[in-house]
Amino acid sequence: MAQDLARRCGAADEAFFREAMASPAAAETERESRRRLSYGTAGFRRKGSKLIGVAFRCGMLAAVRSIALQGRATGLVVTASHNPVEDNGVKLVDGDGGMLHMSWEKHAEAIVSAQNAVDLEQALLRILAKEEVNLMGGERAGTVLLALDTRPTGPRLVSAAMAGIRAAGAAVVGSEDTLRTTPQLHWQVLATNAGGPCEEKDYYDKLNRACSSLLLGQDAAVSSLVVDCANGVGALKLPSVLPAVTASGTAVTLANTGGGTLNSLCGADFVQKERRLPMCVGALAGGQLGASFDGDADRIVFFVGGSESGGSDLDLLDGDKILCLLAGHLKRCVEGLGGSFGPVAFGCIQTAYANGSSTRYLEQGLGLEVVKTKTGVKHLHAAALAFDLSVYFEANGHGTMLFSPDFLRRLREAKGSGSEWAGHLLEISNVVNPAIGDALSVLLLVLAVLSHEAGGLDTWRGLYADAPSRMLKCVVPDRSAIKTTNAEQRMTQPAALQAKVDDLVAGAELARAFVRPSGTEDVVRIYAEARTQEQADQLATSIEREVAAFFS
Ligand SMILES: CC(=O)N[C@H]1[C@@H](OP(=O)(O)O)O[C@H](CO)[C@@H](O)[C@@H]1O
Ligand SMILES: [Mg+2]
Repeated sequence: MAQDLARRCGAADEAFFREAMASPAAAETERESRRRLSYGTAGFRRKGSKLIGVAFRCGMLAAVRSIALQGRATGLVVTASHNPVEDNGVKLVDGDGGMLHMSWEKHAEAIVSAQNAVDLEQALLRILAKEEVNLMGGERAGTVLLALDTRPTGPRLVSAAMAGIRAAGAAVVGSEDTLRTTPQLHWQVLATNAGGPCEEKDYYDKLNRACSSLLLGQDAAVSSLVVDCANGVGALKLPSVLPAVTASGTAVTLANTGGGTLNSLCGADFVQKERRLPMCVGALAGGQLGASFDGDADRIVFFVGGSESGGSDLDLLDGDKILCLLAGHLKRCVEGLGGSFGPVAFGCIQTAYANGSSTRYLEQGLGLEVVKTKTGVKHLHAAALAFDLSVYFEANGHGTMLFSPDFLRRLREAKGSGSEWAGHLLEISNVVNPAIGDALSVLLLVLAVLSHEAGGLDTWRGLYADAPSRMLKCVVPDRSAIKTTNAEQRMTQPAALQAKVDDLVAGAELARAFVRPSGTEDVVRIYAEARTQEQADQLATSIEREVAAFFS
């Protein structure tokens, strides 16, 4: 019964906080700071040492979500992705392997901010009632899969999450040692609920099998590749998906495999935002391809360094360029299927941060449909589900492809009738992580697609020239004062600030700019594009001044 579940959780909560907090004063500070936490773009994030209570309560909620899904597994991952090593985070994975359903984010906030055991019991009862969770006749067992990245605060947070999951009566799969990339956990939740092979080894087998089939008989598109693993969990997992790549003739070297500090002067976020080569990759030979993961290996960007990078430190092949490469290849595959296959709804999904040149290339160069969503893969993924076939990427390298179940069925039929294109697309779908963006999967996809595309790396680099852009961040007293609309490209509040931005944009050539509150950091982000780098820089800086002045 709901009352029993809530009461049991309340009792466990009281015991947990009594033990976990060193003193009543520490407990009070912790409680107060949890009050203001929001679920954000990708879960709860803050200093790892301040997340114990959050991890415990999130464990409880992941269990309740699994119970509400009638026992389908959910997931909980302890990571702060690209953020500094002292940060950490707790993110929940829903029963379909995707991000926690948005309607449950408020529940997560209610559970985490409950001030004491009585509040927690009431919050739980409200959730169980609202979601019409039927516990009559005994609770349905729940299951929660756990994972963590390599942050030092991870194991303690996982222990706390385990206590929360067990308090709510669900089973735990995983432990303080279950180091996984974030996308591996998403995939494992999806695979567990699909009832098929779902172990870590099965993930590698699936990727390796499909990748080797795609590369069979192809000339390797690049002879050598350096992968910057951001000193994160990707370094531990990458070797398991490399057999097919190395067999095809690409030599892969791993850099930043854990000897240095996580995400410090390396990793996908650093490379994409700073446009600089990551640490330990400085000696890239001219024209050689590099790739960077972020700390939990759900993002990847590529780059070419050395003298061939066009005078700058590096030529960046970011999420937008990856999207354009993959979309172009998929378009050719769909054309290859021929008219008899029937119509295929094919869409590309981007956010406002997508470089304007990439959107123009997709729409005008390839003639594809582009949908813009709010920042955060949960929004891109949701939009992608509307198509038979879709590719979504954030500029920072987070993305994947989706094949609808019906499209996959049609492809299998066509393959049965001898269509090689259908067979090829099915192999691509097997390298894809259908749950979420995945650096390991995208690395294999890009290498496989490059080997099938005429011109390989050089043609990819030349698809379009990025419009000059600049991203800045600005600390303000209360970023929630900013409200946005139209895929976050305009502020509805404060209207006066949007008017200033409009004036500044009107004063620059070929310009575009927007301001939005970050969902993962206590900052406001400013993005500007213009005809020249100088103008983009100037525009971003002028907007930053206006934002700072507005809040001062
Ligand atoms: C501009 C930018 O890169 N924003 C990132 C960042 O979100 P913010 O809400 O901008 O802090 O972290 C998210 C989670 O990793 C990622 O999805 C998103 O793309
Ligand atoms: Mg990440």
